[in-house]
Amino acid sequence: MGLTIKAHGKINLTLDVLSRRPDGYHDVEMIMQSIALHDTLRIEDQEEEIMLTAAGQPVSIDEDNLIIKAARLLQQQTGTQRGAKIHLQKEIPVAAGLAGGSTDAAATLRGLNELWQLGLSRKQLMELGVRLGADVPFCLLGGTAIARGIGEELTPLPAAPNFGVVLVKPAFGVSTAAVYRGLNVASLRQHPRTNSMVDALRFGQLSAVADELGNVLESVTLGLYPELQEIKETLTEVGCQGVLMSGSGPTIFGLTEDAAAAIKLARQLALPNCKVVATAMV
Ligand SMILES: C[C@](O)(CO)[C@H](O)COP(=O)(O)OP(=O)(O)OC[C@H]1O[C@@H](n2ccc(N)nc2=O)[C@H](O)[C@@H]1O
Ligand SMILES: Nc1ncnc2c1ncn2[C@@H]1O[C@H](COP(=O)(O)OP(=O)(O)OP(=O)(O)O)[C@@H](O)[C@H]1O
Repeated sequence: MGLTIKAHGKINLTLDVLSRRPDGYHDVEMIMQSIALHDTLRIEDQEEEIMLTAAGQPVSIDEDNLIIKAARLLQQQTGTQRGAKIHLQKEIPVAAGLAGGSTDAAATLRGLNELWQLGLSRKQLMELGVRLGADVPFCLLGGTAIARGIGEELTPLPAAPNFGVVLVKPAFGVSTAAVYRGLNVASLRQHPRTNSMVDALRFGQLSAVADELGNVLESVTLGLYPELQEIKETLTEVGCQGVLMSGSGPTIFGLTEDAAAAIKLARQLALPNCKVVATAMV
């Protein structure tokens, strides 16, 4: 018996950091948005052992892969004797700010809960998921949502318009931990307006959504990699309406009216050493 599951990536339409917590994590307030770009997991039931293979974008398939960590966590927590053979088709760029690892972890929790007939609720899966990564609970929920706490306190929002999204991922990846470490919360002068973005999404006008985009981690990652500013300018020049870094970066995204416009604009981009993907909000 087996299952095939889509694991969608995300972008952050807003990302605000409120304070540093004693454990080193940060309290955030952000609007998360699923995108059509996804990895695919094929999961087959077997006795005890967890096995992982992968194709597509290169990614480690060792014990540090979040798919294996998620499966082992579920085994430990439920005491099941079941195992799984998992194949990952990796399409989401790695260490990109698109929650690639978190979404694979979320898909593994969902898939194995079903395949092993564990009967855990989504809330229970989210409580386990946050132990694997702050973005995992959102990846279990999907759609559009406000995330608070370290990212695990979620308020779902009405479905947002299916704006097109052009993603530009430079050849390098960034460490999320290093970006948060590089942020001086007290020195932040501007914060994204979460409520205004919620209104803009409800109103559904791209120009209003574009005006409210904001990510306080941009200053850190753009400071480390000034070439990201050039990518932002290029995306604006070809006609993307709103342009922002996703998560801790380095992926820059630009919004368009729809997926067809994103495909058209992506074709015009001549950005050496970058991966360009046209997708959409879902
Ligand atoms: C940047 C975002 O992707 C925006 O959605 C998330 O805030 C990060 O989510 P993530 O990669 O799933 O985060 P984790 O894997 O849990 O954490 C990686 C590292 O980022 C830092 N981190 C993460 C989330 C958070 N609210 N505060 C933090 O300071 C911590 O140093 C942590 O060690
Ligand atoms: N299944 C996986 N897919 C991608 N990366 C994984 C996976 N499992 C573990 N990793 C590791 O996680 C690290 C972060 O990669 P990931 O693609 O999740 O970053 P990200 O998109 O920046 O995440 P986020 O947006 O949640 O901060 C990488 O160093 C990668 O090796």
